[in-house]
Amino acid sequence: MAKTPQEVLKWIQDEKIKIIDLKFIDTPGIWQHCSFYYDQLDENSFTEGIPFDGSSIRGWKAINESDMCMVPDPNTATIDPFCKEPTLTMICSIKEPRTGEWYNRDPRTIAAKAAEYLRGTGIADTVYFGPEAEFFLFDDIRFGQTENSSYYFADSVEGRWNTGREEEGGNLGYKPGYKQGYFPVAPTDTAQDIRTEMLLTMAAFGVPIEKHHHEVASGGQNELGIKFDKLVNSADNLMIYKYVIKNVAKKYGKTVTFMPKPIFNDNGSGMHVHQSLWKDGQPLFAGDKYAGFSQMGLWYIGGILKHAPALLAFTNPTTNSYKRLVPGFEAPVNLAYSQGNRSASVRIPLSGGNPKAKRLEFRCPDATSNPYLAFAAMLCAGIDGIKNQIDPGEPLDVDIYDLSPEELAKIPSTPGSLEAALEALEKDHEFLTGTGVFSADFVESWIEYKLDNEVNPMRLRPHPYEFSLYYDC
Ligand SMILES: Nc1ncnc2c1ncn2[C@@H]1O[C@H](COP(=O)(O)OP(=O)(O)OP(=O)(O)O)[C@@H](O)[C@H]1O
Ligand SMILES: N[C@@H](CCC(=O)O)C(=O)O
Ligand SMILES: [Mg+2]
Ligand SMILES: [Mg+2]
Repeated sequence: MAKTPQEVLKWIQDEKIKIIDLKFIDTPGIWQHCSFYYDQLDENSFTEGIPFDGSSIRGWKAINESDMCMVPDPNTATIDPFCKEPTLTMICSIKEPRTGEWYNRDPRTIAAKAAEYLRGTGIADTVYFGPEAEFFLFDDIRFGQTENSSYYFADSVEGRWNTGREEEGGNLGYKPGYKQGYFPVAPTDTAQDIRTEMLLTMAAFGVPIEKHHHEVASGGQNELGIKFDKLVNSADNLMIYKYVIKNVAKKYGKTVTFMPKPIFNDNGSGMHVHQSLWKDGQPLFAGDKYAGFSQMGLWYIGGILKHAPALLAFTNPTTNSYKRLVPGFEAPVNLAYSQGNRSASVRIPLSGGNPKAKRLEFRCPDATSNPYLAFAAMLCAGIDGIKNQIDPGEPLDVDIYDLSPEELAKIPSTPGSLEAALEALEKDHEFLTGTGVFSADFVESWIEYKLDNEVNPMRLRPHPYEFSLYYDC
């Protein structure tokens, strides 16, 4: 609900709230926070912000120019349910104190600029995003580094069958079998109460909720459904989603991961993103073309597919992301679109004849992405498609298993690694930087950060599987 700074300050006074927790997102996508005694916040805080040291935030400033200001968004004010002492929390964007400008590497600022850019084009005034982030709920996770190797074990709440780890005490046998069902009822589903608590906590946090269910993987994979929202709001909601899920799980003695492929040979976790454009309250993607889509909607898809290899550097930004994007696990590998084919990276879901539900679903993204950057980048790609009338080609409505190798080879694939996606971004970023939404400095710093901190360190480390392959060679 929209709130003014005065309303928030009155709320703090009326409820005698002593602690204000301000949260903001770093470049890779983790919420950072700082708590203030209530008298540190006044009306100025909502315009000028509160100073902090930006040099320790990943991907931001050098030590010699470290001062930044966090500016709370009063519309996000709510009570943090995970604090013992009643604590009012708000989500912040970041300003440069010297110039008073919004910081060009702040992901929430980039997201706001993308929504503004859309309005400026005159194409539409609103974009809606509906992300579906899947996750694994484990009893236990152990990872670490020995002298010669790195290792991990993950145990699901549903038992240990899929991890191969011997456990004392056996099990009761209620476990979803491998590829044998999606959401069986309890006692096979053991996470009903946890998911319900997660969903209701999210609602109390102000996130519009829809549903929760078990997901396809046999090892404790789950999904909660939140309702679509405007660009920045939807990214805020997604951050609350992850915060609530992790903290409720911890309360139950469980642990959660959003990494896209924690378990070899089972379904990974995606974050499909549903999206639609609107103008003057009217949906712009409903029409009389393929699957009841409009020409504008098809061009938007054309933009997403054309820029997908580069786009994935933001929507699938980790080395683990590319272990999910392989055939056989409902994750997309084909850069194509379709009404029903889940191996296509863009799906047009059935909307029951309701034009307001007409949307596309981009199935590539995963929840290791920074949602502000991922949504902004997808919107820029879609707008580029509309502006340049990019034809998405023919839909992929055939079963790909019926295609000959020659036919299959004609369908472009998702990049095979983070390195390949970053290389694509290096070559194809005009659709981002040409809009003024992403600065060239930011795109460059993103590529450098990902190579230096993720791609190269991964390449240098011996992988556990190499021991099984090569130890006794
Ligand atoms: N017009 C719209 N624009 C954008 N998002 C929308 C629109 N209408 C519905 N949505 C959102 O789309 C998402 C649909 O999620 P849902 O889980 O039903 O999708 P699904 O792809 O069928 O599921 P799954 O991939 O798990 O099979 C929700 O977040 C919903 O609010
Ligand atoms: N888990 C699948 C998606 C399953 C589904 O369609 O819900 C993925 O990696 O995208
Ligand atoms: Mg799903
Ligand atoms: Mg989906």
